[in-house]
Amino acid sequence: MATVVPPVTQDATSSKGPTAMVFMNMGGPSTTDEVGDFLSRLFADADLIPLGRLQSYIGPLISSRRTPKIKKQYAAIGGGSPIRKWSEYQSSEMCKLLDQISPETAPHKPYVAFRYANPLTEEMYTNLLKDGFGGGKGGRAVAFTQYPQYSCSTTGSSLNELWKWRNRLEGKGATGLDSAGSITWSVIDRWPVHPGLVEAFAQNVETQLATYPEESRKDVVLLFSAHSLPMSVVNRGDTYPAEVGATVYAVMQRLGFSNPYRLCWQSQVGPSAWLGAQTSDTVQQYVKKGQTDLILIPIAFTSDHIETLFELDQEVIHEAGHPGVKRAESLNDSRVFIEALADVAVNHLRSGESCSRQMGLRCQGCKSERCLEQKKFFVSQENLLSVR
Ligand SMILES: C=CC1=C(C)c2cc3[nH]c(cc4nc(cc5[nH]c(cc1n2)c(C)c5CCC(=O)O)C(CCC(=O)O)=C4C)c(C)c3C=C
Ligand code: FES
Ligand SMILES: [Fe+2]
Repeated sequence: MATVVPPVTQDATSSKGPTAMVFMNMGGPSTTDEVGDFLSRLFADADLIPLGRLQSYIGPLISSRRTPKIKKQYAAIGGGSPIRKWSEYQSSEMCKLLDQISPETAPHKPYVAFRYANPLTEEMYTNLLKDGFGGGKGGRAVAFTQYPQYSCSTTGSSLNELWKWRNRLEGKGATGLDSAGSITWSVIDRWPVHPGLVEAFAQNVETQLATYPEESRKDVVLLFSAHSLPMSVVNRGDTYPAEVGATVYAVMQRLGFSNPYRLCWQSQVGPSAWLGAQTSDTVQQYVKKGQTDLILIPIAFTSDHIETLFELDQEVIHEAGHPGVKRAESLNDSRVFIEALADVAVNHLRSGESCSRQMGLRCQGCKSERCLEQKKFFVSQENLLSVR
């Protein structure tokens, strides 16, 4: 007698999926033709560059003046930013892993939402609704920031944008449903010292260290470099400088403090005061002091972008004019990094938290209604935390 093998089906009662995993980042122009739009969105963002009531006049002026110079930089790194390619790769690889290690929330569907380039938050949200999330049917989505260290100018701005589109596409006025059946959001808002992230950075540093002769290897200076912040943002109480410092310290701990190191800050724009010391000055000053073995380590971004491929490789390292000045590879397709992303995600999915405790506390100098309302929304998805 033939035995009948039942088909393998997912037990609907044991799975809380599908789960949308939304990678949030700033994005970059994929081609030089997109540079103008990218910069005009960037200079229109009052969470990044507050220009007051004149934002809609001054923003376009600055961005159009800046476009030719920045176009040349993107042309010099191959004609566009690789951020989209890496974000799509990292998010889909992470979701494949999550399906294995978290079957209870499977299937996991990857989405990318950029703040200033395609795919924009609006496009991502529309796709979510098209794919059957929300729209009266509910469903769960996780906003996973790809900035490991939180800043109100980066992750905060992406969350403000997500909250805005959520209200437009799923708010009371949009659906008439008073948010019943809309998407339940939770947020991974920071992960600066996750052991997998630290391991991925440390391995790339070790790979670069191994290229120096053994006898002088311990004297190579490790120069961690992060995108700087205007001092006005630092003094408002932004948590980014402390969180970047925490990542650096954790990587050094993992390396057993094998080398001397410093943290410096790159890519400042415009005439206002920014957090220093600047990366370019730091390299010049050390080279002048005779310290010509230096490894630059981009520590606040998880893939290559114009600031590694152009500013560090083609400006800072090129101008140093010494073969001992090198750069650690960005995380890009590092398997250890993909596994770290999956681990950050699974810890979040199992925690039942809507966001970290830090999200409920605004910067001491924050006067933004947008920040207040956005935080109230994400915190309220759990009904446990309050916003101050
Ligand atoms: C963690 C990373 C970043 C922080 C913090 C950050 C803050 C910040 N940036 C500006 C202004 C500009 N940033 C620009 C480009 C840019 N910024 C980051 C990352 C952070 N910015 C990246 C990765 C990129 C490049 C994207 C790519 O395509 O590779 C630009 C545009 C380029 C230019 O005109 O020079 C501007 C402008 C401010 C004001 C700010 C903090 C308030
Ligand atoms: S600026 Fe930091 S919470 Fe508003
Ligand atoms: Fe920036």
